[in-house]
Amino acid sequence: MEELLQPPHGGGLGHGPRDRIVDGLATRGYAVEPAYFSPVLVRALRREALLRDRQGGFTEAAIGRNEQLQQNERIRRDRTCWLNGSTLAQVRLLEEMEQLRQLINSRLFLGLFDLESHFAIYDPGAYYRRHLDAFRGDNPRVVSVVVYLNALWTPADGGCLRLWPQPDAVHHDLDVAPRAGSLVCFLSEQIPHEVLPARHDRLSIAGWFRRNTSTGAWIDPSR
Ligand SMILES: O=C(O)CCC(=O)C(=O)O
Ligand SMILES: [Fe+2]
Repeated sequence: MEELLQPPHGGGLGHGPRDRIVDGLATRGYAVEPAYFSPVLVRALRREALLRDRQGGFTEAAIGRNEQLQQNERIRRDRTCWLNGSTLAQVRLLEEMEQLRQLINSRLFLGLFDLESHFAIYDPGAYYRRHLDAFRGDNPRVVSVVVYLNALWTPADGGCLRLWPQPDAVHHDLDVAPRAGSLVCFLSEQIPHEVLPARHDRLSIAGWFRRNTSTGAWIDPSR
């Protein structure tokens, strides 16, 4: 439990994992950091996701917001459960994300305001077809983040996140294995991506740093 409380990258002076994430976002639009989160934290988050699933806390994922909300098996087949900051492991994860948010804002001026995030479980065979997390103007999501919770993942297990940094490229550019502790960040409006079918349960936390779209009269809900 003690390790959960230790900041993974405290005191970095410009060359640590957090800085590499910011540099990647600035230069390529995405960044991948293996082993960003400690095995202890990842195990705690994984246990929590599995417990919540047993308690029926996950629902079929939906596409779109508000009136456009729809469930579409042809596009995605994962199950999700929103983080609510109620456990030490979540608090620890969200604290790190907050550090990252502040660094991104101070270096890239993206005006990131908050984070919404959910656990996701892809059952064997589940996938998420190529998509963008936000379209210009219609969605406050600016930077997407994904944390993987799968120990002992091998190439034969499938389930890679496929990024398309050049959206028009015919051949894919980059596959990321969903290995425990890895963190992936990318610009939500710019990087198409997909989740390839996995052969085992694939656990992750997907989140989005959002700009503030609230006005005095309208409070933007965080999902
Ligand atoms: O789990 C992943 O690797 C990515 C998930 C994703 O693209 C999404 O939830 O929008
Ligand atoms: Fe996505």
